[in-house]
Order: sequence, then C-alpha cells, then structure tokens
Amino acid sequence: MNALAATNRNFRHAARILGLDSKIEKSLLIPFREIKVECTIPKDDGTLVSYIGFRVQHDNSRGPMKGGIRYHPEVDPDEVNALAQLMTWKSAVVDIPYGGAKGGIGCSPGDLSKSELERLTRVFTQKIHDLIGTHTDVPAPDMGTNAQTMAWILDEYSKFHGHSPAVVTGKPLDLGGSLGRDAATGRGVVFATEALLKEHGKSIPEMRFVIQGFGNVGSWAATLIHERGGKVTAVSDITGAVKNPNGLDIPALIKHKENNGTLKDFEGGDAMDPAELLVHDCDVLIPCALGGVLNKDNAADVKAKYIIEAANHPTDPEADEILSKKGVTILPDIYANAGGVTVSYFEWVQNIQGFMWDEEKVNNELQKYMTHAFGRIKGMCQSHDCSLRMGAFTLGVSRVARATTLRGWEA
Ligand SMILES: NC(=O)C1=CN([C@@H]2O[C@H](COP(=O)(O)OP(=O)(O)OC[C@H]3O[C@@H](n4cnc5c(N)ncnc54)[C@H](O)[C@@H]3O)[C@@H](O)[C@H]2O)C=CC1
Ligand SMILES: O=C(O)CCC(=O)C(=O)O
Repeated sequence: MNALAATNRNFRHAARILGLDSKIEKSLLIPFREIKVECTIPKDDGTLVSYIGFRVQHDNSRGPMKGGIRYHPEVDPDEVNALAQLMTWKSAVVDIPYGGAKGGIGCSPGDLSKSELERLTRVFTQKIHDLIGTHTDVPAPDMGTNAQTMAWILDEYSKFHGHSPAVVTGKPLDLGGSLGRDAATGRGVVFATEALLKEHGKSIPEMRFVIQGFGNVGSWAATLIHERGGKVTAVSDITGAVKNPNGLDIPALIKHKENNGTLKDFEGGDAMDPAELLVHDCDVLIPCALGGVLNKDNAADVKAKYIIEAANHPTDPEADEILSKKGVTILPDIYANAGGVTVSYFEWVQNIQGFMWDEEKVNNELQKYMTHAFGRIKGMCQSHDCSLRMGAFTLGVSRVARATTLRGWEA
C-alpha cells in the first residue's frame, strides 16, 4: 500500500473512532496547497539537468505549516503528500502551534557535488520563496538534507525578504540554529522509548536494540541508548549492516563511519545481511530510514517486542495488523519522532524572541513535551480502547478538528 493510501486509511480510522463530521473529515484530508516546480541547474561539467521539487502544505488551522525537505531518488508527490499530512497530526500530538507541510526533490544527494547541491537548493528556494515564510510555512531538514541545506535556503530566501532566520529550522548555530536540534529527533525517540518501557515496567539498560538507518536520527538514537546502558546489537545503513550480540561500541562505530564513509569493515562487529536486520533477534526495533520497510512480506518474522517508529511511516497497515496480532507494541511515528519538530519549534521561538536558550533548557523542555504527549496518547487509548497508533491519531486529529471548527472552516 502506498504511503498516502496508508496515511489516509489511518486518518479515516481515527475519524471513525472520533465520530468526526463528514464535512470536517473531508476538509482535513485535502491538502491546503500542493506545489510542484522544475529546478534546472548546471552540473559542474556545464551540462544542464532538471529535477522536480515538491512542497505540500497540508493544514494551517493551528499555526504556520511545518515540516522537513527531503532529497532522495524515491521522492514522489504521493509520499510528500502523506508526509505533509503526518506533520499536521504530529505537531498537534505534541501540542505545538503548527500545521503540517513537507517537501522534497527527487535526486540522489550522494551523487551531487556540494556546489551542485547548493545550486539545486537555491533554485528550489527561488521557486517557492513567496509560498514559505516565518508565519506561513517553515522548512527543516529531513532525509538527505542537513543544517547546510537550511543555511542555503535561509540565505536565498533572505535575498527576497530581508534577513529571516525563522524561515527555516535545523540551521547551523552560527545562523540562529538551536542548541540540541541536531540530536533532537534521536533524543525524542529515546524519551518516547523510556516513557513506553516505564509503562511496561522495563528500562533501556535491560533491552537489546536493533536500528535501521545510521544518519541523523539513527546515530543519535544509538548514541543516547548506548549512553544509557542499552545494548545496540545491530545497525544498518545504505552501505551495509553490522552486528554484535554483546552490544556495538556506538562511539567507535560513528568514528569508523566518519573515517570510512561506510559501516563495512567495522572491527567491533560482524557484517550481516541488511535485509535480515529488521527480523534480527532483539527486544526493541527502531527503523530510522525509509517508509514502508515493515510490510506483509516480513512482519510475521519480526522478533522485536517493541517497535519505535523513528522513521516516518515505516510500518504499512498490513504489517501493523500482523504485528499487533503477534502482540508487538508499536510506538507510532507521529509521536515517536516528534522530538525533531518540537525542538524546531523551540528554535523558531528563540529566533522570534532574539534570545538563545542553553542546551539543558532545550533538552528539559523536550522531555516535558514528549512525556506529556505520551500521557495524553495513553488517555485516548483508554477512552477509545484503541492501539497507540490510533491513540496518537485521535489525539492529533481531534485537536486539528477543534481548531478548524473554531475558525469556521469546516463548512
Ligand atoms: N531529521 C529529522 O529531524 C527527522 C527525521 N525523521 C525521519 O527519520 C528518518 C531518517 O531521517 P534522517 O536521519 O534525518 O536522514 P539521514 O539522511 O540523515 O539518514 C538516513 C539514513 O538511512 C540510511 N538508509 C537509506 N536507505 C536505507 C536502506 N535501504 N536500508 C538501511 N538504511 C538506509 C542512510 O544510509 C542513512 O544512514 C526519515 O524517515 C525521516 O523522515 C523524522 C522526524 C525528524
Ligand atoms: O523539524 C521540523 O520542522 C520537521 C521535521 C520533520 O520533517 C519530521 O518530523 O518528519
């Protein structure tokens, strides 16, 4: 099932549980605006090449639209649409004053030089600059993009609108980024995991973790789990996978990846088949890469008792059903990975106030938001006798529906 069909299905299920009026249901499903632009740039050898960029702005009833920009060869309009919708529910789940958006460019960032990436980002910004803004739509990093990408967007946008640090989050610190944003999604994943395990009378040091994806989210989640005494027994990325039943030395693995650009040939573990990683024996599985990786072909073989969805939509609905029948507890993406957008909100607040927070304040506030949201999701699960996914969806959708009704937009 494609990402949009899966997301719409989860939304409709939540709308049914909430008994949502059909007019509101329709209004919440249809995106506010879908943007598609051609970005033509000269490559370093002088040849011209065109890429297609997307920005989908899903909903702005609770505040400016917010969400990352992804550079990946598989970026397509349906997936961007689904990811934008997920951002709307995610912002509402953690109760930050934002709506949802997402963007992407279909490209392989690893095959482009730094100057080609810069040209592409600047042309994309030129095409969308009048549709984004501090109080309309605020981009951030996602797969294949990073603080440098945000710096180029900020610079290009500011040529049209004057210096505007709050137009993007996830910026470098020197341009108004927030302390703690780089680690925020991984840290939020760990706070969410702690909240869930505590509920089950367990804790991180007793657990064996397997992590798919070792970029921003995966490497921070692994680092913080390792620091708390959890055993990360297998990790994969696009270059391969490595395992060690006694626990990988995560700081050493990060150093190895920095030095060699790959997980391959790491001396502190054995190479393994990346396809086997998701069904590897463990207590907690954390997908931190692509969507749809847990599906009907592998769900029955998953050994983990807990799945923490650090990636967006890693579990398709068929897998969801198989896994819940097996008794696997799934902490859904719109809560589990909300630490990133939560600290993006703190960054935006700091930019608007012109006052920088220290890292301790950022991390403490993040923990408060994540812990509070977990309690509210559990409350919805109890009221509606539903899964954690539906608890999170009903929480997010009900908040957005209330804002929509209060504004009188549902008619
Ligand atoms: N960066 C952020 O703040 C947030 C990211 N997310 C989600 O987390 C996920 C990861 O994002 P980032 O870490 O930012 O991206 P990233 O680009 O920093 O890292 C992605 C990682 O996934 C790996 N990967 C790609 N294809 C793979 C495959 N087939 N098998 C195994 N590994 C593979 C890459 O090698 C890389 O290690 C995405 O789903 C993203 O939407 C969610 C919330 C916020
Ligand atoms: O930090 C943000 O604004 C958005 C992060 C994001 O794209 C996501 O949560 O999926």
